[in-house]
Amino acid sequence: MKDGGQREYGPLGATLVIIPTYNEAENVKPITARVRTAVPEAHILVADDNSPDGTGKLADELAAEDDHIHVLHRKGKEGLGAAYLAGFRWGIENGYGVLVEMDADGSHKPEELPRLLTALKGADLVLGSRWVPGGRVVNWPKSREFISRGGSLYSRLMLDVPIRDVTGGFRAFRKETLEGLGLADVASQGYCFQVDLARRAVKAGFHVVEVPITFVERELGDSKMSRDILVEALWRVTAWGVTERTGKVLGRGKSR
Ligand SMILES: Nc1nc2c(ncn2[C@@H]2O[C@H](COP(=O)(O)OP(=O)(O)O[C@H]3O[C@H](CO)[C@@H](O)[C@H](O)[C@@H]3O)[C@@H](O)[C@H]2O)c(=O)[nH]1
Repeated sequence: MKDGGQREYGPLGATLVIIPTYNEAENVKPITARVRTAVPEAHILVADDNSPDGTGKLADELAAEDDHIHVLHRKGKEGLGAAYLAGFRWGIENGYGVLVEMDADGSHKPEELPRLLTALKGADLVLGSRWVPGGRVVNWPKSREFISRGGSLYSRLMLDVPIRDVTGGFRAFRKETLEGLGLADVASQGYCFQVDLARRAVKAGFHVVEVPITFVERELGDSKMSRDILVEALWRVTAWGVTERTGKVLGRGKSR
């Protein structure tokens, strides 16, 4: 749908909640259990990058006991973006109509999933948002809040996307929306993958809705945020902005 929400939306198809994991052994069981309780009809795909801590094996054990849980084993750590792209492909090939992005560490509350899915009945893409009225973060260090708010603001200004939380990773897509984003072209690997998909959705004219969420800092395991992820985000967002303004492609087309 590309007319700002003026048309009737088709019914939502079956839901797949994609959870990318890298070293989330302490989190994979509780998060899948919470998703199963919050949205019992949904299926879950754990997209694991061969985590050294055995997350993939634990996910296999959960899948063996529950036919709503699936595991995609990937050969090694290739970043959040690559894991989601593989998860989307798997979901679309297996007939799901709604594809959800969600972190493994409890930062995104599965109990808020029904609100995202309800909003998707009248939208092409729903973003869980920390930075719209009603949204908030709990226990996040000020430094992370500064980086996240700053990253969203910089992306919004550079790319002219009217989204408050453009880096967030709690999202629900209609299958048709993903199919309209040109995913074969996506090269972003780290968290800027989220910016990339949001800007593509806006540019393609999809109806994007932000729903307030409470983002809770993880209690177990470690964030994978790194200097490389920040540098990639800064570089790509800047390159996309320059391309939009001048038509010039920086870095021999690597910014895409
Ligand atoms: N398969 C796979 N999973 C990964 C990788 N890197 C991170 N993940 C998984 O992706 C999720 C998010 O990673 P975190 O490291 O927990 O992210 P965060 O620091 O809490 O960052 C949050 O804020 C970012 C900035 O707003 C968001 O962009 C991000 O999605 C997330 O919500 C977790 O489930 C983590 O295991 C990877 O290379 N491969």
